[in-house]
Amino acid sequence: MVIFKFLRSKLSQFMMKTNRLVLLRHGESEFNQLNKFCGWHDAPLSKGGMEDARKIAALNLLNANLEFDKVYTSTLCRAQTTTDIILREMKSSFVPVESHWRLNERHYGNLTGFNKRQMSDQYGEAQVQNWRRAFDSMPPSITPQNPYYFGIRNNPSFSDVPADQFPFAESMHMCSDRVLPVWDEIKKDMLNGKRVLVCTHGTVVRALIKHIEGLSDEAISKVNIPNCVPCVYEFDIKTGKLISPMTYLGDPEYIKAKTEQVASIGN
Ligand SMILES: O=C(O)[C@H](O)COP(=O)(O)O
Repeated sequence: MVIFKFLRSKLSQFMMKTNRLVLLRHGESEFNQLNKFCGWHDAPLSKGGMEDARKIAALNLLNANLEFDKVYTSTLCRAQTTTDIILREMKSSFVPVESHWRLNERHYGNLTGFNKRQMSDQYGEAQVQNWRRAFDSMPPSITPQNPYYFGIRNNPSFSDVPADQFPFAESMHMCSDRVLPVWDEIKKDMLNGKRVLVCTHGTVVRALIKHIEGLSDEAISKVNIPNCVPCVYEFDIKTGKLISPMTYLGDPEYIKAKTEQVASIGN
């Protein structure tokens, strides 16, 4: 079965003129559920997040007849567990998975661990939405007094991060810049005919969308990515150009409701 899938994938790589790329935000994490800023804190998936990885992400990928030759993910467990669940559901656990710290969520600095509603009661909605969505907005840097400071500094999953690049806070701009070297690898694989899934985080998916579509800083501030909804792009293999706009896989009503939930500050 595995050999058959391998040969079929090699044959289709050889014949293909266009290739699709799938971007995905991980399932709901325990911090998403509690409406807390998460960033580089390594929060696991909630029970609902695990279920959504099966019943929303994997199911929609299977219904669209998508298969993968390679998965890129981050070094955070919420993205890695989502990847594992999806590949298992798709009977594709043999697919190679490459994890990279550059695909980690944007570091939310000293907002990490705080409830988004409580922060907006304290600082005002406009400030919190500015921290969340303005391209160059920097949250305050994390300090050792933050309860998550040492857990983040000492997380062995970040051992590949060069000491001088380990962030204390990131704007979306900084996050986008550090994602781009991995985007070059992803794009190369995809234009060589590999069917790639990128299972990562809200800000990283937005950074990739901004880059792929050439969106302005203003336009990307209005883009919100629901958990576990696959975003599909199609590229011309010869020119490397995008040939169709991004499409979401899944029920449009569900996607609309979840997108609005992500955009709002929540309860
Ligand atoms: O790190 C987080 O808190 C979330 O993954 C992204 O949160 P945001 O939608 O507030 O940017």
